[in-house]
Amino acid sequence: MDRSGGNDDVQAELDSVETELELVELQITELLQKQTELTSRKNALLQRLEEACDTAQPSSSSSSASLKSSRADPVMSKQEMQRYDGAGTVHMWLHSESQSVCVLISLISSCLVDFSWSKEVEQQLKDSFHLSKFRPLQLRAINLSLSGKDLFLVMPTGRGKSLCYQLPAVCSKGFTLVVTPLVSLMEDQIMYLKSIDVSAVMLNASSSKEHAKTVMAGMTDPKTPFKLVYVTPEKIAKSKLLMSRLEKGYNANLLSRIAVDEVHCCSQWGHDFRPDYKLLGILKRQFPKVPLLGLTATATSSVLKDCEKILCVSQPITLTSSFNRTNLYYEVRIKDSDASISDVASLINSRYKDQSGIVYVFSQKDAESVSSELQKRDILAYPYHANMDPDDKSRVHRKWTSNKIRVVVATVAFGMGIDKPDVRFVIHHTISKSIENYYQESGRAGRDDQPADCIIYFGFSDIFRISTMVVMENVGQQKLLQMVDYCQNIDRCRRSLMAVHFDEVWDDEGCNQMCDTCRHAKDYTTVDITQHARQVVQILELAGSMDEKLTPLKLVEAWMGKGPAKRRKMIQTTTLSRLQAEAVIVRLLLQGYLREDFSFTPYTTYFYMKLGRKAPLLKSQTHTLSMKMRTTESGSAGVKAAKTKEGKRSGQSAGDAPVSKKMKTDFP
Ligand SMILES: Nc1ncnc2c1ncn2[C@@H]1O[C@H](COP(=O)(O)OP(=O)(O)OP(=O)(O)O)[C@@H](O)[C@H]1O
Repeated sequence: MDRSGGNDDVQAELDSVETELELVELQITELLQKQTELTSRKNALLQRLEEACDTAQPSSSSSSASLKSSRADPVMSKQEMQRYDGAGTVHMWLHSESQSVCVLISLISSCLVDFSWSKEVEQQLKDSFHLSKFRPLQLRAINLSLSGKDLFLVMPTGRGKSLCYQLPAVCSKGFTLVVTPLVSLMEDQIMYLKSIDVSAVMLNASSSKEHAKTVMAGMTDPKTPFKLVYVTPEKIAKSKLLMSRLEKGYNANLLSRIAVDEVHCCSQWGHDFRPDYKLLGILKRQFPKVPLLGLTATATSSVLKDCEKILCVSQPITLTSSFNRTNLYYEVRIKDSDASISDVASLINSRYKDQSGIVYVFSQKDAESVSSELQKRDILAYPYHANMDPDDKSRVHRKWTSNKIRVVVATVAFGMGIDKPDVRFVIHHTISKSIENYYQESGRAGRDDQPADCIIYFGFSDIFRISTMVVMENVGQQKLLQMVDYCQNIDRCRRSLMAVHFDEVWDDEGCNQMCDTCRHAKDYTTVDITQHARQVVQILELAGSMDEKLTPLKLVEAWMGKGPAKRRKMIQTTTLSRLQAEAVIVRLLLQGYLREDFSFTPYTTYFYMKLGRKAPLLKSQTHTLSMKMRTTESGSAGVKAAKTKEGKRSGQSAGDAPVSKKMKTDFP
């Protein structure tokens, strides 16, 4: 008997069984993923039903459609919470609703509490802040904070978070300590408070000794000469003198409140982690009786949980208003590196003629080159990035604020604290590195509640430029791929993709056709890309067998029939256009059929494409893969280059040139 031949057969069968088992395991993983998605959708729908039942009953909470609280509060029931909407809510209703709701209002007012401070709060709102009414959630947050509760407030950019600690500060004895990440933010706030006669001071690394001494003395003065003290987290971490003064102020009952602005900076899982924020737990440990208010525009529930631990607050109340800014129109355009500048320029010169806006770019070099390209096309555009002289930066900011400059071409250095109301467009020349970043940057548009556009140019090669930059960051890749998914996904409303990201229960109707996917739903068709995917996998398998690594650019080119003739003979080239081929590759990357592989040299980081863990699934003849694509004018399926009247494309891609480590990007 030929034993070795028999063993070979057994080995071959074992290999085949193992391959099949691997496929089954992958299918199980896919099904489990699907189960998780469906369960979360089911929970969202159940919550909507519950909310619908709640609103069918008399309720004292604000009826604003944009106000949703998706996080269950661990310590307070809904009814209890509504007590904090206070007298101001009734005031608001009386203004906005007709007489016919009077009966409802009297029902509501019976369960509202008039707090001992309510009159003063109303008075100060008008007299000091010159505002006529509260925006959604503001009064609730103010009442909760004045009741001594610890609070996290998640509210979209520009909706008025600052008032939620500034007004309580004015209505309380002593002073409020405000921790802010940037000196420029402090300066803006202090300038504003000065203009309305609210006394506020700041302490940071560049404060003079004299000034610091006066501020610290004021902290223990029973007549407290200021209502707000702004400090950087570094100051808390490094100045023992400050801590000792705060302690004295605390013992004299003068430290009335602690506000931590941009609270997401505490968490490494947030999009803007700052190491000094990690040390802020000392505040609650040393001053446990002082209510803390953490404010942010962008934090997922897991980031907030992390912040809770870092800041040593136990079970804070979380108030979340909807992330949804109804006046913003979201659009994604496919970027063609050659045509994109012309496209942006014609947009600004036509749709946004004489209007104010921001163009966000990837690097300092891009800020210079894009602004000079726009200037060549008669647009008053100036660059702004971290490497500029501080005086130049504030000149650009000032001129833009007073409409002497129409467009700022900026890196992310132009972000926090930008509070120009009439920004009509925020164009991203390059995608952001995460959805949180994008939300925050695009949120600079339309702060006056008037319509504004947020347009992002999505380029294949940009993915890999950013990828090599965030490779060192915790979850950097994961966040970038979520951003890429936001750009490529035309299955779902752009707002719903953001909502999922921010753990919000979302109803697609809420978009009101204010995104390109909802507006152009009929222009998309679902395409089977299984065969295309198999061709890509075949190319990578072949490259692997030849010990060759393929960058995304090389992969696209090989698939399109470029490269060595020998390889061309061994693979199936594609009939897809370049943009279609790129779209398929991005899809395969997002879905795990492909994965990224990095290689470091002293000067550059290279990004290569490898087979992902799902690639073996394509061996099965029953496995299929599809994606939604825009239909071309001819009606055939494909990615219609997001060509607009404003620009034409050449079908070229910038490729995946490695990113030099010296590239200055201003990414935090
Ligand atoms: N109740 C209100 N009525 C009208 N305007 C308001 C009200 N509350 C705040 N504002 C205005 O809204 C603008 C934005 O407020 P603020 O700077 O507090 O926003 P924010 O939520 O902190 O935004 P960001 O996250 O960008 O810092 C300010 O000009 C402020 O005066």
